[in-house]
Amino acid sequence: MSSPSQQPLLQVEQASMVFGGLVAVKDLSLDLRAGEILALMGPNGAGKTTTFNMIAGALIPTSGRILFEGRDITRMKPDGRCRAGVARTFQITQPFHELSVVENVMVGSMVHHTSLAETRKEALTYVEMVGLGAKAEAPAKQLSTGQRKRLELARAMATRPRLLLMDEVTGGVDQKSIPDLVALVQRLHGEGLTLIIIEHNMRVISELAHRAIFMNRGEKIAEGTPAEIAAHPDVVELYLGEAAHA
Ligand SMILES: Nc1ncnc2c1ncn2[C@@H]1O[C@H](COP(=O)(O)OP(=O)(O)OP(=O)(O)O)[C@@H](O)[C@H]1O
Repeated sequence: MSSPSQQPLLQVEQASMVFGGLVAVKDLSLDLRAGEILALMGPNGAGKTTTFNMIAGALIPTSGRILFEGRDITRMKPDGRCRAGVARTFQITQPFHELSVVENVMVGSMVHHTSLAETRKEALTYVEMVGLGAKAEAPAKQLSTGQRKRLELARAMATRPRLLLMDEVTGGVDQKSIPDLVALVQRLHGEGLTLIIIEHNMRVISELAHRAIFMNRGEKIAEGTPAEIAAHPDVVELYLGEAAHA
């Protein structure tokens, strides 16, 4: 795992998101340094996806600020954030089923090209990067869950992000495919990517993340190394205990 720099890439300052009477995220602050991998953890409804939505621009926080490379992006639209270098993947993958794998990735690389041939050429490099080269011309609907997660990563990478928000890349994937996905994320990180991952698998978190934040009911209740988080009494009570009893 390469070391992160001290330079903050992302700063979330006292961000809150209120839906009607429900406080989904409350006064959340976090700093992310360039080169870091941060894990966001917490039980269902903790506010993890809402946090991603605020960072990626799908939601504008009710209060608080979001800075990317020191620039206030709190109210910037998702496409502006994408061009600025923020990309995301979704827990439930959403490919265009009838389009081929490479065509799906072209949707991402189009941001950077006017020529279709160039768009396709660059898209193919990301298809290869995620190990789907042999499936490049296959319709996305033919892919397995693990392959769809790879396609999702290729689509996001094609926008050339500096920050990738990755929602449960190992979720729903069979156990034996997880190590290869972890290795892929490590490779992308090795190429200079900064990541926030929503992840439940403690082993994956330990292998990937420099740091973890644990949320519950919209609030950050613990922050530290994966080992510190795994040993935190509130976390054990709320989460690991729950998983152990599942
Ligand atoms: N658009 C919305 N409108 C109303 N309530 C919402 C909306 N989005 C999320 N919520 C609520 O906000 C709270 C936090 O949800 P969020 O999806 O961020 O949690 P999460 O930690 O990602 O959970 P999960 O692990 O189940 O995905 C939940 O109570 C959820 O029902």
